[in-house]
Amino acid sequence: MSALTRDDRDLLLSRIRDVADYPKPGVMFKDITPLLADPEAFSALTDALAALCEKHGATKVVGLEARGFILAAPAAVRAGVGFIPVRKAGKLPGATLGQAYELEYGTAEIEVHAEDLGAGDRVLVIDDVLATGGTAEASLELIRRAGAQVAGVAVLLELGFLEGRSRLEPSLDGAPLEALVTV
Ligand SMILES: O=P(O)(O)OC[C@H]1O[C@H](OP(=O)(O)OP(=O)(O)O)[C@H](O)[C@@H]1O
Ligand SMILES: Nc1ncnc2[nH]cnc12
Repeated sequence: MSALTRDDRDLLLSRIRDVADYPKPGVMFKDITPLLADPEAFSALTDALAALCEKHGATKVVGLEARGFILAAPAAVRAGVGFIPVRKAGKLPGATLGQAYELEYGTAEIEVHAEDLGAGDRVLVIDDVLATGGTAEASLELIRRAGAQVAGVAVLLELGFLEGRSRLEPSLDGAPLEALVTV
């Protein structure tokens, strides 16, 4: 497991495709499917995320549905820690904690199984994109309400112009926000 080299970062960036006006006019959608289809890039990404788990002493990884699952699950396995899914409302069968939030292009609600997180857990949240920061902010609220500690947030791509970092700052409460690539 290792951090990203400059070449790795360039590789990741080159595998993220811009799709204009999706899912609505004015949005530049960042499509990670070309990256997922490239085993070299996906492996470098998984290594880098697993290294962040170790760096920040995470004992669990939370992945945010749906694209966050794809990145978080292999990183958790590689780091040797548990993977906890935070799902869109109505998908988890057990007793849940829920949190509503706003997206760049709509509103949503996420949930986690209450029994999956608790005191003693140190949680790294992993997602593909940080846009407005609403999803990550809601996930931090859930983690704290479950009684767990936030180790940090790690994203593949930060959309700097949407200023999600400043929105997230108060909820981070000193925990790190790690973006592998920022545009
Ligand atoms: O910083 P924010 O403004 O909250 O936006 C970022 C979130 O938006 C996307 O998820 P989306 O809800 O579109 O779901 P998906 O992963 O299921 O496609 C993305 O995967 C992040 O989770
Ligand atoms: N512009 C964007 N591209 C990809 N995922 C997103 N999630 C929120 N905004 C996004």
